Amino acid sequence: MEEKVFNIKRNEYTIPEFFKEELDDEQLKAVINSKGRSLIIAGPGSGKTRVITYKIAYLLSQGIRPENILLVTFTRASAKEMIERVKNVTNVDTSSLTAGTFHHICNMILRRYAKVLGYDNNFSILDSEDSKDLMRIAKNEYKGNLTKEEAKQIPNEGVILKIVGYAANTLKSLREAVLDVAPYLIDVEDDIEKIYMHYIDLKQKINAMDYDDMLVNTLRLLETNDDIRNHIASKYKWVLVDEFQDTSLVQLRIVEFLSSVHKNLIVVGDDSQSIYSFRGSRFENVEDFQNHENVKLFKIQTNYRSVPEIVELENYLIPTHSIPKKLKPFRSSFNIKPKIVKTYDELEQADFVVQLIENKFNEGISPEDIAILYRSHSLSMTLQQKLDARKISYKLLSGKRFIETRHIKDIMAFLKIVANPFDNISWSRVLKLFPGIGQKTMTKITKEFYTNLMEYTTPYDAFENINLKKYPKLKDIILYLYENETENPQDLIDYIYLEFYKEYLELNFKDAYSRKLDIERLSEIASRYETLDKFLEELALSENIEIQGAEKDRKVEKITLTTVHGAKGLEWKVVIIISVNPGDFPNGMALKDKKLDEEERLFYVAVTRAKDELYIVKQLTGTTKPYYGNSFYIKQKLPDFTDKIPKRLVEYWKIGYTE
Ligand SMILES: Nc1ncnc2c1ncn2[C@@H]1O[C@H](COP(=O)(O)OP(=O)(O)OP(=O)(O)O)[C@@H](O)[C@H]1O
Repeated sequence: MEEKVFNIKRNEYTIPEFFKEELDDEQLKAVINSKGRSLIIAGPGSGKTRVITYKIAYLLSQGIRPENILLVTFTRASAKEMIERVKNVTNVDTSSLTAGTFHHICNMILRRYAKVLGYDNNFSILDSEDSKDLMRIAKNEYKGNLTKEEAKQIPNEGVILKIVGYAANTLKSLREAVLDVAPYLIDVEDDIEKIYMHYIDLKQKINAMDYDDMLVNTLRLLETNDDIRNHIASKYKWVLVDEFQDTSLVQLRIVEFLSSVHKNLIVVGDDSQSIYSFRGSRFENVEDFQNHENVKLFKIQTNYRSVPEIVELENYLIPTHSIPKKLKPFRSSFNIKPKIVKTYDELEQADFVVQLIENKFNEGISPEDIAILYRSHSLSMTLQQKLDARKISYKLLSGKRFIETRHIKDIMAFLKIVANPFDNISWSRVLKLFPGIGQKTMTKITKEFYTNLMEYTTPYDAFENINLKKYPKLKDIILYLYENETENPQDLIDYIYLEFYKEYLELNFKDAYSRKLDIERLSEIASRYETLDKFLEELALSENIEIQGAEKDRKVEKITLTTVHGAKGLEWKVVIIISVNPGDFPNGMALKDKKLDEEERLFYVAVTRAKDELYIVKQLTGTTKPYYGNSFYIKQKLPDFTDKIPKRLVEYWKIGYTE
């Protein structure tokens, strides 16, 4: 391949000529002039990925070495994609560049320095299901000390996790978090705090961190250890952050520390697309970042994604509290206006959408180019039934993560007790798979095992010395695993599956076949890792997009159904947004909590996913005009997003009723 960008050896630090062909003026300025503390505000479809890619290419062209660059992205897939693109553009080996999500970067730091914080470096990572299990244990043990009446007031583990996760990410006190997330629980705040303390204890006992701990602990490490912070930060001459609008306060502080020596912190994002406040993302990060002294601001506003008719409409939907921007369309017109479609009720809405999709298929549009977006999952149920009835295949983007499905978690639990014999949650999962073992026996076995562990040097010996005459299979399997713990993870999975789990699946699951395929897929993924620790670590930090379950019919082309949150960063030729009714979208609960801003941003994200055709579908009988027993009702007049759209920009369709 020709030497594309520059000649480092000859010390020629000029702007590569072809940059000017690949980037528009605003993009080029951002790429070349961003330094120090810089904020690049990128409108939807304006080429954020391209700007980051070329920024890195530019830095390399200026003699910066890949290992001195840190790139933080929202998903690992996008980190990989960007690094690959940089490599293609520059022809430079980018393997020493650090790139990944916040959790990956924190994991990398913590594996080296966890001891400083009182953990072993081989700590395990609790995924969200594990955290739930552990929080349930903490909650139930605490509830044991309460009266029946008191116990009734305690929320479930999911709610508690939501509150403490929010507190961790926003660096707020638990009290503030309760007030923000679930003010109705303020009377039991004290109990929540005690349960949380107990949860922290349980985690430490098993040497584990949950996802929030990884962030908070990294911050603590950097904040309280000057030497370590300086050592890490001196490596990163440039720190780049993508999707900055969805970072939390903890994350902002982490990248500020990581760039504290060389002070080059370039953040890219769109304040109008900040949609994760419920898990601690802080819209205000953009504003705070901008208010800092000597910050450089860049705007990139040409939209390469959508036809001019859609871009024009987007300009009217820019959320109220946004940095001022005006999107300019790049593409030429098809002369098709976006549609606002009024239907009578949910059933007629579903009929309309199915008909529309069939028409699009007839026009030759591929299913992969069509998406249906909605504010929350429940709004898609009727439509799913209709699609099933018409045999239209669809994929749901926001389902359970592959690694959180029951069968995958079962297999992983075996591996986790090999990697960390103190992992109580995984022990309970494993033991309960064996016939005849209930809560009592399980506690007895683990208790004995832990006592033995004090006495014997290896987990193998500790397990060997438990009396398990009644459960010979269990004994064989666990002993085999401890004996072969250094084998590669694939061999261990295959062993567990063939010796035990295959039969378990056949006996217990109607859909054993597709679950078996998933386990084969897990085994295939495991073959890429040499050690068990590395495999477990990578899997806990992986995202849904990277690991798809092994569906039988993966080859069938499908339309996409997703919540707007799941559609972040994606695009389709035809986008249909359903149930844009006051109370549904914008969501009534969010409005009650005075979160109209975020609803506006969500709607903006939804609309800006469309490349060629956009349909905004509403019902006469939405949530606020209850139908079929839907009882949610708010007295105030709720805002209707379609009111913001000038009539001349859209075509109105009325389906199935007359006013
Ligand atoms: N200078 C350019 N010339 C031509 N096409 C471009 C240019 N910059 C970006 N594009 C194209 O525009 C499209 C949108 O870019 P990208 O997906 O990076 O958008 P984005 O800024 O991440 O959008 P969003 O925030 O809405 O998800 C891509 O197909 C990209 O190749």
